Amino acid sequence: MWPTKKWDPRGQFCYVTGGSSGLGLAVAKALTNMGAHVTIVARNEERLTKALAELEELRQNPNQVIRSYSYSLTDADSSNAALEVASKDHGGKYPDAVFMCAGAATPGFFVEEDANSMRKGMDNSYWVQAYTALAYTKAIVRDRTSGKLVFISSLLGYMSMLGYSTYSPGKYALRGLAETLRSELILYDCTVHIMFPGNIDTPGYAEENRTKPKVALEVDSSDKPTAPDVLATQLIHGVQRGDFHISPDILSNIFRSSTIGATPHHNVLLDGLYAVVGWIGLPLWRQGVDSKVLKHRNEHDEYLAAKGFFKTVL
Ligand SMILES: NC(=O)C1=CN([C@@H]2O[C@H](COP(=O)(O)OP(=O)(O)OC[C@H]3O[C@@H](n4cnc5c(N)ncnc54)[C@H](OP(=O)(O)O)[C@@H]3O)[C@@H](O)[C@H]2O)C=CC1
Ligand SMILES: CCCCCCCCCCCCCCCC(=O)[C@@H](N)CO
Repeated sequence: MWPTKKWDPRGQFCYVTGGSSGLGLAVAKALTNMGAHVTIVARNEERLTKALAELEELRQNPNQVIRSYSYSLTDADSSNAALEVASKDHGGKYPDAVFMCAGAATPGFFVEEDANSMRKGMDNSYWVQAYTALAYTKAIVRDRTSGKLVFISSLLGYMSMLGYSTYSPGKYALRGLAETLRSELILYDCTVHIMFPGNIDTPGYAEENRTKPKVALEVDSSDKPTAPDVLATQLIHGVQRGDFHISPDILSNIFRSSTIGATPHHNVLLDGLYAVVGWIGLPLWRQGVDSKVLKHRNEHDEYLAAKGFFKTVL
């Protein structure tokens, strides 16, 4: 049941959501380079066409099936339809591995959110991956075939801070789903993996920074964005090693080891060391963040007042 030999993407059918941009595009490129059949799914057709052309340039052999499809993955039926269409290119065979890279963050202050933006936040962080996981798991179990589910959470699925009320909850929820599935899918031949990256230098990151509260930007800046192709390689290596939680850098290792619960360890001794670093370092870091937030109180008060947020006393 457990992979005894390192997983080799060559000739494997890999399905990459969010494959038209950022991390997903980097993952799709790396897999194409390794000789996999790659199907990318996202909404915007123009970006998909451009991405597909980039993948074609990396083609290793004429037999590789490289495709793109435009579907919205925040809808369950549409997530299902995308998977079905992609499988038709492979004679009805479902993907050997599903990399769920689609997602988006729209940071802001909680008091400025509303029911709609809260739901949208959950769509773009949780449902955009959970619907695909559901459709895929049902499909491979029905077919009695094996599979791989790869989720993308975030450092913000291990901890959170000001500005992320519409995003962090969904990234935590992905951890909950992955923890359940790691256990439940032992019933079948499906491995489950989830990565927790920090900032990534992507179009999505540039976009989220436009609405990010200033204090969050300030705190964020201590985590220099990583190039997407570096993370794509780490993600694929993590899957090949059979890691359940894929923690690509020292920060994610610290947070992973400090919140380990019943999650399998990587290296028990090293994880213990990371946990000690977290035990000492994290409270200090948090106090630093809290004092930055506190220093921002007056400016924030003025900001809300200028927006007419406060009740006016007559
Ligand atoms: N960048 C960062 O700092 C970090 C990002 N992450 C996570 O990594 C993942 C990738 O992010 P990143 O590469 O930065 O983002 P980008 O915005 O660069 O790319 C996101 C991709 O997902 C697609 N997508 C978004 N929403 C949907 C949807 N509803 N249906 C179908 N496709 C969708 C986009 O295409 P289209 O819009 O055309 O549909 C695009 O292809 C996300 O899950 C993100 O939360 C985690 C940690 C840090
Ligand atoms: C000893 C311990 C020291 C701890 C230092 C911690 C520094 C953390 C900085 C904040 C990182 C935020 C990453 C957000 C990634 C993400 O998901 C968004 N970009 C949304 O896409």
